[in-house]
Amino acid sequence: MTRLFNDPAAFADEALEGFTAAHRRWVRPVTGGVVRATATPAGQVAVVIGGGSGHYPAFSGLVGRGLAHGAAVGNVFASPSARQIHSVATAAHVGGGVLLMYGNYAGDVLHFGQAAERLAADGIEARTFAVADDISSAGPEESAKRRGIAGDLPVFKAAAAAAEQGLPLEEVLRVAERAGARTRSFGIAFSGCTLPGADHPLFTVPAARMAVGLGIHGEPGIGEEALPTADEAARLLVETLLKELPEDVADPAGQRAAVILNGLGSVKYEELFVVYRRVAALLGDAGVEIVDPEVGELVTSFDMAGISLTLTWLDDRLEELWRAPADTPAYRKGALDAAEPDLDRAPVTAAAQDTAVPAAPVVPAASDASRRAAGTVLAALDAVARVVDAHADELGRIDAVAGDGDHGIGMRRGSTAAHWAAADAHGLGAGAGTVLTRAADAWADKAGGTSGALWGTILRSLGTALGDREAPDAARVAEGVTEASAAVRQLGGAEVGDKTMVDVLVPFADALAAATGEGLPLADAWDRAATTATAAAAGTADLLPRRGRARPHAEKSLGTPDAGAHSLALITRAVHGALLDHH
Ligand SMILES: Nc1ncnc2c1ncn2[C@@H]1O[C@H](COP(=O)(O)OP(=O)(O)O)[C@@H](O)[C@H]1O
Ligand SMILES: O=C(COP(=O)(O)O)[C@@H](O)CO
Repeated sequence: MTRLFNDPAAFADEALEGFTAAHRRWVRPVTGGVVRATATPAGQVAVVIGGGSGHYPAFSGLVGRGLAHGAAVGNVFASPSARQIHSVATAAHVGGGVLLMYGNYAGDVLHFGQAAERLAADGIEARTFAVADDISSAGPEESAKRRGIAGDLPVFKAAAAAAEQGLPLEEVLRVAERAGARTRSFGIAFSGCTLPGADHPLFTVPAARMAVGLGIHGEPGIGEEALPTADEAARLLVETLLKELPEDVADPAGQRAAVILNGLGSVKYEELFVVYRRVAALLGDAGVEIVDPEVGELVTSFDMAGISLTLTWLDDRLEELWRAPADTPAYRKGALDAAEPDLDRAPVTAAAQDTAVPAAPVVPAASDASRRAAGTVLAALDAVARVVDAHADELGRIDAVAGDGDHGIGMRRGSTAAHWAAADAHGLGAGAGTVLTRAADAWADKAGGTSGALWGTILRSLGTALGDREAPDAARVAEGVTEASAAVRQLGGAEVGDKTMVDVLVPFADALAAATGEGLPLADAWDRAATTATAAAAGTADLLPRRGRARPHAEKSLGTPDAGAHSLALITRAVHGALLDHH
């Protein structure tokens, strides 16, 4: 149970505020997260990590000398937005380029990728690396789809130590790739976490049972077994990891490995030590030499009861980097010289601040017809925010079946911010296109997560199609929806049948184009397409997910529609109401 919070929606921000107040020696706050409070030599590659809140010490607790130069901090279990990441990276950059590092989750991949593009557009060289160490989340033949869990730490650390040695960006990236390829994790869980404000855990495990193959967002395990003794748990973890050695490790005997026994939140240190005692013995029996083991909480999931074991198979170079000193709020190792405070730099660079300022107080010129259409757009976005708010709990429940239960929270945050931004732009006399693009930026920025990136793209595509000049007719709106559908498929890589919102967006766009092609007025055409969308969303219950958070728990999701598909269908129906009212 998460007991101490004020407004659950403010939990992540308030936790970050307290964290920075408590750790000023190491970090200073910037828009979107934190950067080192200590000076970094000019020209050093900046390693910027990040992810959702709810995993402390990942990610803000790992910022400091020898480890990350900055961390972008998202909301609870949601990736930070591209704007947040861009802001933190801009503040952390000291001329050597930026390596963005995160766990391999759809939302993180989308937002960090977009942030890298924005950094490149600013003339800052940026590369990305997603840690994918959790062997339970996909088979070896699909290892690129694996999630990142406690293996984040050794991979971040290897890259950051290489950056600290003054290596150029491409070489730091190669170190990250090598460490990632040699890092594997596997975990077990006894209960899920309870998010701030929620009254029940994201999943439960029957008494005397354990979930095998945990995720760090309350994803249930991929299997269930009888509750083990500590020694049996150690054996399961070690034997499972020894069965999946990296390609270039033929035999564990004679190898050296960095070992992390990680507690997810409510398994305490002495329990971990009881397990570690056996882990160490079993690895020793297998001929593995353990190097600088870590036993403790390094990537958590609120009060989740679970543990995971991570092995990084070391070569001489990786061992040197693993042993290198580090000084961060949550992870310290070896000895470093006295730190120089970062006195030369403004608290937040001007460029970083720019990314965070609210929408500009001026809007591009628009025709009267487009401004009138903007009124309809605003009413539609109001309807979107209302329907999402009314269904937020239901969306969370659907998402919790096989995902992380945050779909309602993220959609509520995004749609509310979009409505406010649209109202601001409309008040300034913006045309329909600008109202939509401002709403798009606000949605992506405030929601983060997969759906934040995708809804930002949907609204941006529509805004571009509608523009600020013409009165958008039914055909133009249908074209905009078709372009939004193409953009979402391009960004997320999902196709029809993967059990995502694409299963609704594509038939909705097709039905709208067909109905407007027949000459139906917009509201009638939209009505017909919304009916198609509702049926398509219901149909996703029969599909097995092939993308996103739900994929490793495919069977569990059979019989339940996809959360993002369902929310999209609800939205299309609500927008129809607004179109009728503004007819
Ligand atoms: N690659 C993808 N392309 C399109 N939609 C996706 C993709 N991955 C996930 N989704 C959609 O995103 C929804 C989840 O959104 P959200 O709750 O923000 O996810 P997360 O918590 O995983 O970031 C899913 O229900 C699905 O509809
Ligand atoms: O949850 C996280 C990001 O993943 P999403 O795909 O946005 O849900 C984060 O906690 C892990 O970095």
